[in-house]
Amino acid sequence: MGLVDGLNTVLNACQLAGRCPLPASAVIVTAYSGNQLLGGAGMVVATRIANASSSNRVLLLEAGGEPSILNGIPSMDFFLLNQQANTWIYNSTVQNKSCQSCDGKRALTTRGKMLGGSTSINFMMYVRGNKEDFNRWATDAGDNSWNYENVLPYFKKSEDYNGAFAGDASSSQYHGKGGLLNVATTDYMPGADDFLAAAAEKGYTIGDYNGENQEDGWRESTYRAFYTDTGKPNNLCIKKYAHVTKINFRNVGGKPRATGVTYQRHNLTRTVTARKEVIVSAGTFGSPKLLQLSGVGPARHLQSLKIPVVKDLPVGQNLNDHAYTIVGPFMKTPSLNPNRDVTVQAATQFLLSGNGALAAPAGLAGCAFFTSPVAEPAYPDLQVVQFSVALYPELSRDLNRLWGLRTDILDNWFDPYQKQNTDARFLVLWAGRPKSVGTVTLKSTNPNDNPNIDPQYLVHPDDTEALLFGFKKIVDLFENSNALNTTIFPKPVPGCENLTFKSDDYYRCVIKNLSGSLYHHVGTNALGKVVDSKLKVKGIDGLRVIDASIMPRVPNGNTQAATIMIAEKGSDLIIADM
Ligand SMILES: Cc1cc2nc3c(=O)[nH]c(=O)nc-3n(C[C@H](O)[C@H](O)[C@H](O)COP(=O)(O)OP(=O)(O)OC[C@H]3O[C@@H](n4cnc5c(N)ncnc54)[C@H](O)[C@@H]3O)c2cc1C
Repeated sequence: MGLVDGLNTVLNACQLAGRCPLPASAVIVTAYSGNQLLGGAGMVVATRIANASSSNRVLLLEAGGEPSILNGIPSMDFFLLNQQANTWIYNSTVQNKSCQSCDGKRALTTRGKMLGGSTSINFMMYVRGNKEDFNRWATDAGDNSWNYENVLPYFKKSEDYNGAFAGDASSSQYHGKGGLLNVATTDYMPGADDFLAAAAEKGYTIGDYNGENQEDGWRESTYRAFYTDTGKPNNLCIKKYAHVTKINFRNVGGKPRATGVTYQRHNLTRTVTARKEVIVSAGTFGSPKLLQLSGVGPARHLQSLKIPVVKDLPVGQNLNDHAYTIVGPFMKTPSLNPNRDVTVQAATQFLLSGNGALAAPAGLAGCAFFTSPVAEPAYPDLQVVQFSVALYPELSRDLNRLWGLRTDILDNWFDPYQKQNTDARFLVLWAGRPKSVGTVTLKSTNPNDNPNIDPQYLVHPDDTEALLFGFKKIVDLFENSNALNTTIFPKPVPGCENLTFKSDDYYRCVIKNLSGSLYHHVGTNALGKVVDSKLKVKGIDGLRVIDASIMPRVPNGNTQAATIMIAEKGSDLIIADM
């Protein structure tokens, strides 16, 4: 176990479970009690409802604990993934068209298990998605309140924009000021300048796709932005280490109504009643799993596990995610080498000014969008991020932790450059509007079992073709621009050596081997299919889902901004009903 692993485990073990300031009975007898299963979205909803009126009583139940101080340091994201202490470590089912260089050909699909959910461990990129994504959501929901024009105020509501374009005349049209979430650029983006210069040479437009990267200092998870930094409302009770295992229902006038939940905490099983409604914000895997365990899901699947069916709904279907591939590496300076750049001086700079190498999510430097010929409708369907990370001796191990890529394959591929600490840039390219769709189903009725996650990455052939198009664009950008002027890594990817280097088939082979999850899972309780446009579970009273699982399709952008928007809109819907 490395130093960071060890420290994180100790810090997590040292947390006190904490007592709720309110006895549980107070939660259920007041005018409003929502049982909030909390995460990235849940923290937003809980604090918004609690702050709306002091007579509201909100109980949050979270399976994990609090983020440790290490989670607050942006550059630690790369090293803190997949730790038992505060992550749900999931593996997908075996994939046939992707992930061939992953352990067991399975995609690693980590989620955060702590207050703030995955926003406490993610890479902090703030990218909303294309306006057409939301216009299509409105069609899916059958309700124009979800179109871009109508969701933009909710993006702006939570935002305190201090990004690169804050001085622009049009900034206030698209960005919020004074919201709880600080959105800003970092001063540490190795190689961003020449990446953008090369893009300009090639005639790409350079501008604000909404504002990138967050925070000039510590991580701003939803836990920090909406709760600890803004006063902790005393009508919001948080129970950590509370693993919810079931939503309870009773029949009211022939219709099921959610009455509360059952949860396990410190080996005890407890039930709590919600006077008004139950709000599920357990994320794209946790929410469908809990609904299915409670009898809400595809009837045939539930019956196969002998779970009494409360409501037959396509819960767990429509899993969307961004499948990534790796383009490069291109051996070029500057880049981040943790062995060289994460120093005592860097730590001092971070502590004194909130800047420097520790303030930046590991090596992320520049982001771009492309439209491939298979995009339907024709607007950007590819996103790429420059990941400026050197080939340092432990890189294979760290990429294994990040994506489950096999260390033996990476060691072989990077040899001998990895031993020589060679500066390098990787480009992480993903299918931003994938056509492949997967599922989340129960493995068993045991709430402690992980669900079956089958993302079906790249099963639709257009997804590979879109990635191939982007792959060639990036190689051209690096090889044929004055600003970058660097050829792709000379060694073929192991497993693709028999194909003509840099041919289309060679690139398709790379995509099939070096691919997996970008951790942007959404869609398992889709708007219009499982929840209505007010986020109420169809055919059930007193039950809403408010998290990334309600997105009917993944936007062409990173998903936390859209999740927080959903949480802001969902909070208003609840408050309007109170
Ligand atoms: C490694 C990683 C990197 C990412 N990078 C970015 C990025 O750079 N930019 C970006 O925009 N997005 C990024 N994302 C995605 C983003 O973090 C998610 O879209 C967002 O956090 C989703 O929020 P959520 O509320 O739906 O779920 P989560 O944030 O996953 O929260 C779910 C919460 O529910 C809790 N929970 C689950 N089941 C139960 C249960 N039964 N009982 C009690 N509690 C339960 C979990 O412990 C967790 O706290 C990343 C995600 C990961 C994992």
